Amino acid sequence: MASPLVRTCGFCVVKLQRGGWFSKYVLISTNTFAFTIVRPTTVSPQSKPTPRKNDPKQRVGVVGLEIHAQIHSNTKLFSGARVQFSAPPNSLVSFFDASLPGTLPVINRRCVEAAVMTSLALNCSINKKSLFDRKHYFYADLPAGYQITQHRLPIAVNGSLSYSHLVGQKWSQAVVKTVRIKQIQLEQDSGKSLHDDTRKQTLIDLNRAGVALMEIVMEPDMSCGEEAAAAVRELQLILQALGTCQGNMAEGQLRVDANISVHQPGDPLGVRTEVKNINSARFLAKAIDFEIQRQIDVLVNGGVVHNETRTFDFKLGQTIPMRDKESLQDYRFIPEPNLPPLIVYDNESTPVNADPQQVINIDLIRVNLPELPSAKRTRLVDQYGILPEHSFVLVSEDGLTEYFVSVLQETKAEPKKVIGWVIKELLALLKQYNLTVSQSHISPSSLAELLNLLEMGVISSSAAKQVFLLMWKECDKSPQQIVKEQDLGLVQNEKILEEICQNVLDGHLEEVTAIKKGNKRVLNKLIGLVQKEMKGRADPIMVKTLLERNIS
Ligand SMILES: Nc1ncnc2c1ncn2[C@@H]1O[C@H](COP(=O)(O)OP(=O)(O)OP(=O)(O)O)[C@@H](O)[C@H]1O
Ligand SMILES: [Mg+2]
Ligand SMILES: [Mg+2]
Repeated sequence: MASPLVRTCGFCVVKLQRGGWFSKYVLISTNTFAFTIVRPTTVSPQSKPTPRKNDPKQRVGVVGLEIHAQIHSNTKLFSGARVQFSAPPNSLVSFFDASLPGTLPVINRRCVEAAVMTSLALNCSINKKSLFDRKHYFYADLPAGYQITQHRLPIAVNGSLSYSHLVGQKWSQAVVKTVRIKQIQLEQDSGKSLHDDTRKQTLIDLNRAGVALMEIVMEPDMSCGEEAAAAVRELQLILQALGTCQGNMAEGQLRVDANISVHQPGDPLGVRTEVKNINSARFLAKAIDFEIQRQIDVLVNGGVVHNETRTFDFKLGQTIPMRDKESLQDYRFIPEPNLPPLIVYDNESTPVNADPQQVINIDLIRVNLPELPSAKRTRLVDQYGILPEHSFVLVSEDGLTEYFVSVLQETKAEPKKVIGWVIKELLALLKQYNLTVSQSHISPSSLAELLNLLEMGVISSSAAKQVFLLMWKECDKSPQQIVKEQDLGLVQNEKILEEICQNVLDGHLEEVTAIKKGNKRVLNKLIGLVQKEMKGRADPIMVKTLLERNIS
């Protein structure tokens, strides 16, 4: 629905209650598409002092993540308004999203299914009965003054997420770690505040208000930025495989709040700070590592860590204080009176005459879960004999596994050879031109055809690389056509090759002596020189035989 509501919903001046929970913003006026707000500064309350520890070297970081994943759905959680990124401001706002009196929430079945599916993929127990609560904030981008969330009884609890974490540079040093998931709750997203610092105004866009979120709350099981980034990347792949969230962090579909503290192992956990709304895995790792070090430095210098909300300034590479953290009771949680308990069923509990369109069956969702990234990697390694690290690359790039399998179906080349071409040659070009797999200039069939020419000995491997680059540039030409036009076919003419080999040997007497003394590796250099002369087209086996024969 277009924005007439926003135009007519005339918020009036709200009186300040000093020191109360309403004192964050003062609403002073509205205009057609935007509410104008002045932001008073707030004063941080002091947290309890943290006891000073003697040995700073022993302090370690503790990290717990809260992840907000936007559910991939056509419409919002409780209204029929459409969900679309970067639509004109306030063009996707229903009466309910603007919180007009008399409007009521109606839960979106697709969003509940997505939450159940995600919870099952993350090994959670599903609560067959869950509840909705109002969590009160006073922010301009939350017109109702509260968010509908699941505070008392969330839809799922007690799950886990396993991810691989590289300890050193090598894949052989990768370790599998598991982080516990405390709960998953369904909740509404807020609108967006757009700050105009020159005019000291904040403009409000309610398109995002009411979009469905899954808040995935992890236990504080991680200890550094790289671990947290690896866990988020794995979660992103799981959500994308399920189709429950598109997981584009840059577009805010996956937003991470990092809770960070430091302590000495064995001691109780330290006071946490919360770095809000980080929208890239790289910045998440940087923000966490910065914050751990900052807290250690504070404690070493005799200071105290305050329980505060911070933000990551990626330009400075630092976390900076944002606003003080409200304590739990300040949210004034109350049960949402306009929504009944959310009930989901399993095979046993589904009522006999229930209309399948009216009930959500957990068991049915479980049997239809797609293959998850970890299972896919194991299958790729087992089925095609590729290296585990290659399976990670295949699964991490959207559509790359399917591309690889399509090439295999049309070529005689071994999977181990094909994977090299897909990962080294194709992926390098995709990255260079900033393209996705589906935008590749070379189709799986064309690559298969090229690899068949290589297998049949029609071209050498270095000529194949030249053909590959030409295929990328001239997408309409087949590999065979390019080989013919550019005369890149394998040269096996003994007379021509013999002459070039002899010229190379005559010009490299030192190398010849070294080979005669037993240094066989120098032969590769001479083979390379012949190939250079031949533009990579010479039959490598013939070149090797001819060089060896002429040396001895
Ligand atoms: N001492 C600690 N150090 C690091 N992380 C912690 C610590 N204690 C709790 N956490 C993490 O903080 C997060 C708390 O999230 P939770 O949603 O329960 O509450 P909240 O942050 O108070 O509320 P909100 O949803 O409003 O942000 C969890 O991810 C948990 O793992
Ligand atoms: Mg939370
Ligand atoms: Mg939090």
